[in-house]
Amino acid sequence: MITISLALFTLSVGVFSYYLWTWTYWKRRGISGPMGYPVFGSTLDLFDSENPPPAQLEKWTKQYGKVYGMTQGLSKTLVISNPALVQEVMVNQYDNFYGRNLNPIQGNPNQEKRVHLFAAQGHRWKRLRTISSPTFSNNSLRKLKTTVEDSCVELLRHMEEQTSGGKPIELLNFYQEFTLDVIGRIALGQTDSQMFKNPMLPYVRAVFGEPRKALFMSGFLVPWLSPILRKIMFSFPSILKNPAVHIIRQTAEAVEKRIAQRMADEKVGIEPGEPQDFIDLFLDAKSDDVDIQSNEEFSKTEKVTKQLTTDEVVGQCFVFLVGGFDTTALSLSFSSYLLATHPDVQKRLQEEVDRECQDPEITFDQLSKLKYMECVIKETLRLYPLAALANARRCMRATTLGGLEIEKGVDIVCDTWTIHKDPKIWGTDAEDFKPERWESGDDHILSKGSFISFGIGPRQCIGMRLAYMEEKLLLCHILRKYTLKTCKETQIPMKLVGVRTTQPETVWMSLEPREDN
Ligand code: HEM
Repeated sequence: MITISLALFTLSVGVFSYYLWTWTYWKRRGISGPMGYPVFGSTLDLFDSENPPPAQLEKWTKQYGKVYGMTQGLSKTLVISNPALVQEVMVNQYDNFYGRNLNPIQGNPNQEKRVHLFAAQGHRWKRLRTISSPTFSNNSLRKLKTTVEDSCVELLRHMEEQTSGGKPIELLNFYQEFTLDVIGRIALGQTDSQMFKNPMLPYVRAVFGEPRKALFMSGFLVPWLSPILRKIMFSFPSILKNPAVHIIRQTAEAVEKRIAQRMADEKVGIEPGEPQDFIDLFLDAKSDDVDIQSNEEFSKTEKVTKQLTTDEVVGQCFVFLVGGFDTTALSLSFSSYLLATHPDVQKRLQEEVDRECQDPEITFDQLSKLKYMECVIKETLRLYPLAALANARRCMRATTLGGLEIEKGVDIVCDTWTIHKDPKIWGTDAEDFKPERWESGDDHILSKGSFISFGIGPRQCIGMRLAYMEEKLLLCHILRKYTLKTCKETQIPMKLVGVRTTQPETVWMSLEPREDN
């Protein structure tokens, strides 16, 4: 008995010392930063939806400077807000920082069967990115435009109905209906619009809405428990409720249904037609191309075919659904708020839209003529880089960064908010909404690493051009018909909330029909 007690005591002291050793990691290296609490580090400060984590990082940057360290349980993070270092991590030293700073509860990216593009790393990522890239090419987007525009027209119909008699509407809600409709149709085989009756909506909303603190914190604090918790999550979803599990199941059903349909067609000799959506594109991505890669993570040289497994098809459709839903709806919401509170900008944008898009249907080529619209979207994303936390990497091979030694396993997080409002980069009016600052088309004179709303480097957002297309099309349709006006329900300034992405709590708006159109 005494021996067991002694062993347990020694083990506890050992474990606690290990946590303390990690907690003091940055201090021991002479790098300042928030200490938080022993064992927890700064974890508790970064899971508060009322104080979005990017805002907290920005506050710490003001306190500790442009490079500081923090811990979250057993994870060690360096926070940077110097564009040159961002460029170094995300581009120049990509080979040393090719992984993301995943929470262990998200699974092991080298072992998960359904690993997706956002989580994958090394040659698994390269293969998925190579296969997925054509899906977002100009050619492919040109084909998708008709579906996106159909959802725009459908949304306008709902807007007209629900604003009758001058009633204000909550725009974030409308935009989420829109982006889910688009992504459901282009990624998940949904055949017609499901707007305002889509059963998937509460689940995708919950993926970003609820912080699910305990689950995610456990990943930092007791990472070795994560594989067990994941097993429980997938095998008994009613015990550890995770909306992502429901979405993955629905996605898997859609993919399996399509595979069965295609096999049945093949049996009776029906020739495959044009791909209907991403599921078809991924299933068709069978090619004889074979990549031979060697990677230190996968000790031997491996032969990798370009064909995706069914699980991988499910993983990619899932990530496009989740990645494409929230981000674009938020960006549209922030743009609408800024347009309504800057009537001169809105007027100028309406003039451009009226000039360039006169026919009822807007063509793909017309979209590229909307230069001022592009400035408005970029400027919105500069002030509200809603997916700021995605700008992060994990060090996969020890290296140095700005003279600091970085060990394998250390995470690097960019403080996007500070960079995007740095007067040294943007001038003394950095806090102001001024789309004109993008007009000279000289983004390239900005120092590299200074505008990172979609990230930079090989892992830059793959959906960026789709997001631009969706936003341009929808804003065009709305602004031709309405002028966005604030109303008494509009929160000015917006209250920002959220843990994974940063969102306005509400965006109430009046849609005033345009008399001139
Ligand atoms: C305004 C809209 C969007 C914003 C602001 C945004 C932002 C971002 C950011 C910051 C990253 C990390 C980039 C990096 O690490 O360098 C990212 C990655 C990613 N985004 Fe987006 N995104 C948007 C729309 C979309 C859409 C529409 C999709 C898909 C349909 C999408 C899918 C992805 C994927 C799959 C990745 C991971 C790419 C990789 O690691 O190779 N995003 N996004």
